Amino acid sequence: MTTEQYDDPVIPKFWNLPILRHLNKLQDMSNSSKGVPDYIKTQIQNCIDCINSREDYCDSTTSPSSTAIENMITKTNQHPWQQVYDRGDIQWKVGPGMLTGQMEGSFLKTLVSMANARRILEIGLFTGNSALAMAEALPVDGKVIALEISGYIGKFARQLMDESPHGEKVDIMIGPAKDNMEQLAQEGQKFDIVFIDANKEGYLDYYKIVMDNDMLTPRGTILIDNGLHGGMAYLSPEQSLLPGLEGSNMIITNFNEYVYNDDRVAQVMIPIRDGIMAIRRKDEFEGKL
Ligand SMILES: C[S@@+](CC[C@H](N)C(=O)[O-])C[C@H]1O[C@@H](n2cnc3c(N)ncnc32)[C@H](O)[C@@H]1O
Repeated sequence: MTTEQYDDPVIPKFWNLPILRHLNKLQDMSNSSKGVPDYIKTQIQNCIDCINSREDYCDSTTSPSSTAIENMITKTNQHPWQQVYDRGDIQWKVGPGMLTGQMEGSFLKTLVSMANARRILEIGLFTGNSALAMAEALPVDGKVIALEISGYIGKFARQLMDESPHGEKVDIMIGPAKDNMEQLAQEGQKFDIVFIDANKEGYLDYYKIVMDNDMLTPRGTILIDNGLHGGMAYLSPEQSLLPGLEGSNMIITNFNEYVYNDDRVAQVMIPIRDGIMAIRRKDEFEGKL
């Protein structure tokens, strides 16, 4: 998503659900049109409530985030990101909407513990929600290497990590992810999980670096965040109703297609939040190893 949206107060909590954007629009239209019967308005509200309640229920039945992650989310929410941008400390607008959140964070944590992962590569740290969630499920000698382009954000995240009991498992590398990944590949580093959650136009490069340099351990998994891209992966710009993203809607669609056609792998799109694609080596997926 473009960065403007993270600060936009009209973006609903579940911005990633296009059906909700359409229903909100329908509600506005019905409220501003003459003669729409109340039972139609009630039914539109029922639809909106059903969607919100489903998401809220999933959150409420998921284990709560740790105190350290709550602290991280609170401090991220309180930080004056607009001022930071206006001062020029960061070159693009960011905001709390970038955080993974409780349900996806818990899902990542579950995958880390299921895989008995020890080494994780995260591409796109922001203030560290997903990095810390995954670190919490690692053994004491486990590591998350987290890549972040912004020195300002990296420093902010480091402070939050240092306040957390599991933060020492997170190493932060500042700079363009591609450069740092190439360095890690040259060093022969391998990872049980690679979580890609940075600039969408970089996804294909990041995926290729991991696959072409054999950076996954045996039974390793690549996880792709925003695999549905707010609906743009499968809708036209007009249908997606996501303001500010016109013209960029094919980025993730093309990426998903590339992975689908890559004979080396098998994958599944999991419709949690904005979609997580889990990619495995095909031999392992089919039980041949
Ligand atoms: C969606 S946020 C990551 C959210 C984080 N994974 C979480 O769950 O809390 C994306 C982050 O990637 C960073 N980023 C964008 N382009 C990058 C690049 N080329 N290299 C490294 N990081 C980049 C942004 O500064 C931003 O902090």
